[in-house]
Amino acid sequence: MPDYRFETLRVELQDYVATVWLDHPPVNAVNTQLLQDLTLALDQFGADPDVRCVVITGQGKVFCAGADLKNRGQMLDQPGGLSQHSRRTRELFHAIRECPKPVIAALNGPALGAGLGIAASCDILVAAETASLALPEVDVGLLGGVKHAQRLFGHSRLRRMMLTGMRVSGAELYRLGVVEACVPVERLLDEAGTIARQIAAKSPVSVQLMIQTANAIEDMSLRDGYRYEQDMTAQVAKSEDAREARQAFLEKRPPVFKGR
Ligand SMILES: C/C=C/C(=O)SCCNC(=O)CCNC(=O)[C@H](O)C(C)(C)COP(=O)(O)OP(=O)(O)OC[C@H]1O[C@@H](n2cnc3c(N)ncnc32)[C@H](O)[C@@H]1OP(=O)(O)O
Repeated sequence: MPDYRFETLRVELQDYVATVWLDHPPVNAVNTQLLQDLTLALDQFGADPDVRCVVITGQGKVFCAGADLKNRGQMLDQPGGLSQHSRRTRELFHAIRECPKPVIAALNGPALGAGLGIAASCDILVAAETASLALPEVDVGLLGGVKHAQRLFGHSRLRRMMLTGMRVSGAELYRLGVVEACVPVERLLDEAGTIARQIAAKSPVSVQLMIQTANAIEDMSLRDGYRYEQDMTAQVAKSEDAREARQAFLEKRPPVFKGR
């Protein structure tokens, strides 16, 4: 099992749930190290049978302040610096989305710009009352986060956020259906942990193929989507977990899933 030690993250693993704190003080801004650490952590969680669900949250009062504005000049001065940084950012978003274990964003505070990108790449979002989402790129002469935000917001709200940098509060995110829950900050990890443990108790094979299917069919036609889903149904039906679930049902006992 990997020891999960990172310069910009803290990781705790308990009951098949890996909780990751973005830990880059003071505001968890996204620099190269954080991009590399989080991408590697997700790759490792994906391969670790002791991890069945991942929760990402922020250390301190901010989930993630987005691009590290303090070292941006230095990065832009290096030849190819911006394209390398953009590629690493895409790789991180991809690693979250393609992680075979479901990833829950537990938004403890503002998630801005690239921080919104991290949140929107996750499978499930829960928010503290102190949370907010925004695209402040227009305040700092940048552009980004639009593709991610399209997954969360309707046309007019998104355009307003993009063009004004408007911050959407945790309560409003709940009202809009962007997050699953909005709770006092001290209850945030309990809320996320409850969902994570519910997922961890299910068949890992079924859960993994379920999110793989949901991701794969997102951009497919109805016909291709049904076909893909039915191919996956055939695959999951052959798993040991499916056999165990059938047996447990007949024996009127809870199933013991092995993830095979
Ligand atoms: C392509 C992708 C683009 C993007 O991601 S664009 C998004 C860029 N991000 C931003 O524009 C966010 C700017 N920051 C803020 O709005 C606020 O800050 C926060 C809401 C995150 C936190 O507010 P508060 O709790 O009042 O803290 P504070 O006094 O404003 O900041 C504390 C320290 O954090 C540094 N900091 C804030 N944001 C960033 C950042 N994005 N990159 C690097 N450092 C940042 C500050 O400078 C300061 O530091 P010091 O104590 O040394 O003065």
